[in-house]
Amino acid sequence: MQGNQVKAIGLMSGTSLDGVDAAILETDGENVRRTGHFVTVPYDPALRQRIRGCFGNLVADDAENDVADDITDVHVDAVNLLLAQSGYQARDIEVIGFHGQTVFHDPARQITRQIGNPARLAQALSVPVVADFRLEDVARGGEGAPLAPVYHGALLRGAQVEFPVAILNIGGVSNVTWVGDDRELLAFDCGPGNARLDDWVLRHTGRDFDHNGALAASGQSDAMVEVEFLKNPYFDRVPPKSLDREDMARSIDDLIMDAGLNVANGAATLAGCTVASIVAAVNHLPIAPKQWFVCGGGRHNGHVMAQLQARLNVPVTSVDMLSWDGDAVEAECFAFLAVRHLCQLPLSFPGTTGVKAPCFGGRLYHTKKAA
Ligand SMILES: Nc1ncnc2c1ncn2[C@@H]1O[C@H](COP(=O)(O)OP(=O)(O)OP(=O)(O)O)[C@@H](O)[C@H]1O
Ligand SMILES: CC(=O)N[C@H]1[C@@H]2OC[C@@H](O2)[C@@H](O)[C@@H]1O[C@H](C)C(=O)O
Repeated sequence: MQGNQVKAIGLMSGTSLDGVDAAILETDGENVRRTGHFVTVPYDPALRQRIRGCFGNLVADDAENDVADDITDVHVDAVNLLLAQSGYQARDIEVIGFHGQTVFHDPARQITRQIGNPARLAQALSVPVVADFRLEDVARGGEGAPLAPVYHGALLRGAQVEFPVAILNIGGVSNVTWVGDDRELLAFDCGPGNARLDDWVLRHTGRDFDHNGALAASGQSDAMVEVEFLKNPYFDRVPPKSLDREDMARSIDDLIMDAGLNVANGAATLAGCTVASIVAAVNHLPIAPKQWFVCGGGRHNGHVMAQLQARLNVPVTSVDMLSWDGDAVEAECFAFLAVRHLCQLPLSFPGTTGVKAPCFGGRLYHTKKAA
């Protein structure tokens, strides 16, 4: 099917646990045409809590299998909503890329776990599903993440930007794709994104996140905590490198607790740590980017965006300035990767995950034909 543009659906449920993003993309695995069709279906708080209960699981148990089925059903709802809104039928869709919910990620032990039930999804929607995107890369010694860089590279083809450029995703974790003059890719997770701030805000205010960064903006970041935070050896590690959502959680919580910060100053400090880890990422880039474009829900945090602009000293804007939809990039990415799987094109590269050679990935789940 190489060379043929097909319609594919991508499904992403990221580390922030906000819910399921679904997007339709037209692609031949190299070139992309965004359709603009995108929906989000939030997880209900009870399911979110049950997913948290699976964090750190090395093997599935009955409780996790139930969670995996329930997660899958939210994905089915997301696809049905997307189809209804777009006017497309399931038969118009060549393939669905299903990321699943990461519950554990430790590439050093060659383990990465995304839970969900791809066979159930394929069956419910009568569309073939590609899943298990990270397993092959990790099995071959790669980081298994980030996988978005090849999609960022495809989106940048023809874009009016100055190279080198950085595409920054801020979700629960933050990750950067650096694209050089010659379109060389270097990518890695910068550090914790908004997950720590989200957890703080939930614990202290009952809200899911710091809307527009208003709470953080009302406080003062504790400079000593930021300095201590940056002593984590992760920041000196040469990329490619990746993180689990819960990496650094305990050490950051301890730093905040020891500093005795109130709610606003704690939020400001956690936002400050997110920004500091992104600024520290520049030390690992071959040449400082001339521009940063930000995607992911974190770009809606005006406080974080303003701090980034102030500290990076080059233009920092939302990817929406490029006419991309910053909320849809990750979901679109998994549509793109599913089609690349069908086209037998690699998903990850030495510069993006540290894998030794360009690596194929994903596994195809067919729909079972009725007898
Ligand atoms: N209006 C807003 N104001 C401030 N922050 C926001 C806003 N909307 C979303 N966010 C932040 O964006 C986060 C979700 O972003 P996103 O959906 O891109 O993350 P994710 O895909 O779940 O995570 P990851 O990219 O790590 O897999 C929320 O947890 C919140 O911190
Ligand atoms: C193991 C895992 O799920 N990693 C996610 C997470 O969320 C952001 C960052 O950490 C990134 O490395 C990755 O997701 C995106 C979609 C990626 O692979 O590019």
